Amino acid sequence: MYEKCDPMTFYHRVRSFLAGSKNMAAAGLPRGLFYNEGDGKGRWRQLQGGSNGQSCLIQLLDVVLGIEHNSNCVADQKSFHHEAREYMQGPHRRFLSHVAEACNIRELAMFPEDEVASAEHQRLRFAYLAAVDQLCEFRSIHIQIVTRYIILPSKRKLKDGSRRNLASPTPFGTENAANDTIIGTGGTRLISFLKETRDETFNAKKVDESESQ
Ligand code: HEM
Repeated sequence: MYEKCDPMTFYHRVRSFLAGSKNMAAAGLPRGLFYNEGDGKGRWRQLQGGSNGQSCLIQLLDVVLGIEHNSNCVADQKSFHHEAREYMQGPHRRFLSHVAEACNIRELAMFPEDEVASAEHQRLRFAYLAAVDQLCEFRSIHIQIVTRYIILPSKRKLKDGSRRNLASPTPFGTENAANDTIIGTGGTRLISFLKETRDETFNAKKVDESESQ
């Protein structure tokens, strides 16, 4: 990634092709895009842009490990991860629902039936915690990539003095905005969303009282 993909090239030349129409008021699309069906009929739609969050593979890891994600950009909207499933192929989406019903590794690993866990159970828990740690680590590295490929280039000018394209993540005229107002192509407040997603991953390692009863 770092060797072959220059952040300024990614940000200014590649990223605009990933832009969506959801939560894109800052880019001049307060209602999203109008899909014209002819004779003045049609409807406004707000759709996520491209994101690897729409990959069934990463969501599968969350589902298998019993990690729940509820974070999103706007209150009362579906969580990003649940909405992202609507952008997957039907069989992939159905596979995730099926695995969620069939598999409960977290419960098995974190809630021993006996007070004293067997050596076998301790090994299972250890392996489970290590897997969750790896997913946290993946998400921390991803935040570093996003900082390098979006946050930093969004603050630097091109040689012609411009800084904007359709996928520019801050409102026009506010290029120096705080990082937590920057919007991703998937429509999230990207840094706070990604940190929350990492925290939700970490939380799978904790058992609160309501769960242990
Ligand atoms: C230049 C490289 C990348 C950039 C700039 C980037 C940027 C982003 C952003 C901004 C989001 C938040 C959603 C939104 O768009 O609003 C996101 C989500 C996500 N990205 Fe990336 N990403 C990159 C590479 C990758 C790679 C290589 C992977 C996987 C191998 C990945 C996996 C994910 C996942 C799984 C999510 C959903 C949040 C989560 O579940 O942690 N991304 N990405």
